[in-house]
Amino acid sequence: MQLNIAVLPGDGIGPEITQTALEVTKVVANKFGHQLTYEFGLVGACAIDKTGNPYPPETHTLCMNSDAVLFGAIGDPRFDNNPSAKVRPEQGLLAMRKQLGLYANIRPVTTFPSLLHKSPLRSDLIQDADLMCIRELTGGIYFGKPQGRSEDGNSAVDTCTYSREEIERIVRLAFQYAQKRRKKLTIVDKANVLETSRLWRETSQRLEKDYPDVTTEYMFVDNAAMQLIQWPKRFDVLVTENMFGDILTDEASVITGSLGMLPSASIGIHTSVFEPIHGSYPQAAGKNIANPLATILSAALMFEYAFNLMEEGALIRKAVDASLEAGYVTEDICTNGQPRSTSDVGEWIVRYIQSQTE
Ligand SMILES: NC(=O)C1=CN([C@@H]2O[C@H](COP(=O)(O)OP(=O)(O)OC[C@H]3O[C@@H](n4cnc5c(N)ncnc54)[C@H](O)[C@@H]3O)[C@@H](O)[C@H]2O)C=CC1
Ligand SMILES: CC(C)CC(=O)C(=O)O
Ligand SMILES: [Mg+2]
Repeated sequence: MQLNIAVLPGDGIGPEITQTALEVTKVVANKFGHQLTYEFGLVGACAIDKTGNPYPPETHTLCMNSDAVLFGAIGDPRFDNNPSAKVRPEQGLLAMRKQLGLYANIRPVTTFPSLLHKSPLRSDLIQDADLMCIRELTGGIYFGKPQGRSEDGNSAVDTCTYSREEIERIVRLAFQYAQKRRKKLTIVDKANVLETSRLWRETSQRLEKDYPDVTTEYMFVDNAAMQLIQWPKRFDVLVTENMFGDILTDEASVITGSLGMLPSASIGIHTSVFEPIHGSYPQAAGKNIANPLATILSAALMFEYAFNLMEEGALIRKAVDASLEAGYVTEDICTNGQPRSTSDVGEWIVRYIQSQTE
């Protein structure tokens, strides 16, 4: 099969983790006889530095012409520490999501037996936790207008907007995921306070009748934040709006043991993007210490979701499991022995994949 991917490393640890995941992608493609072509594009602070635009038109064209996009992370302290900067790396990520129509961000949260001890949560509470967070990705407060400051600079406004169509699209997808899993859907909102959440609840309630095999529950986001770490096994599929999903999934990474472990698939209209859920972790940039597994597992999702190549995805997961069991891991998940570098973990996984016979 011909696999034509765009690689957008971005900023901070982005280049290190994407390069590592790309090496894994290459070895898997090679092993299964696929023709892999890839081309790099600019996004984020590095794109601002080179072009003045965090999501240049050339990058958009590259993504549109690819079958899938492998994305690292964006963000730079130069902008984080300068609230008055008008052009910001995050605008590049948001523009990419909007222009590619990536309305659904699928964030699976699972546990690994060899990492149970890395979570501050009790092992018996998290063992076998397996939930699928579905985050709406192109609406809500990250995109709503008006946004900005008053003339005197002393007040600011952000706007949360959702249409019935946007809600229906993502909630139907979540119902369909629930049908393929344990048939339980938790719809997270703040309908006791927010009008957008009440529209979410009203729209979702109407959809329930189309999915009678799914047990649906509604939960306020503050309660969900608590239950997620108190009793994660109660969740199967969880669907929510953009900002709630952003926050809850960073929290959910505590179940797995590190933010460096959670992958995601952003799917939608024009192409799909595979990206770790974490950011550019600037403190680790250039040090070759960041955990590459969230990005490598995102590459597994790319094989499965974008190319429907399930065996290829499964082999990557098997290799990741093996590296965890061997304790060949980066410092964020290392307890015994020597922490390994980003590239060493990637090379271990590449060798493991090469060593597997069909
Ligand atoms: N999708 C994206 O590109 C995202 C970009 N950002 C941007 O990233 C920059 C840094 O934001 P932060 O809030 O510090 O979030 P972050 O996700 O970059 O890092 C938070 C903490 O998580 C841990 N961590 C994250 N990734 C890791 C990895 N691969 N291996 C090991 N540990 C890891 C580190 O302890 C780190 O201090 C900002 O500019 C922010 O806007 C933040 C989130 C998502
Ligand atoms: C940097 C933000 C725009 C997004 C974010 O935190 C995320 O997608 O996880
Ligand atoms: Mg986030």
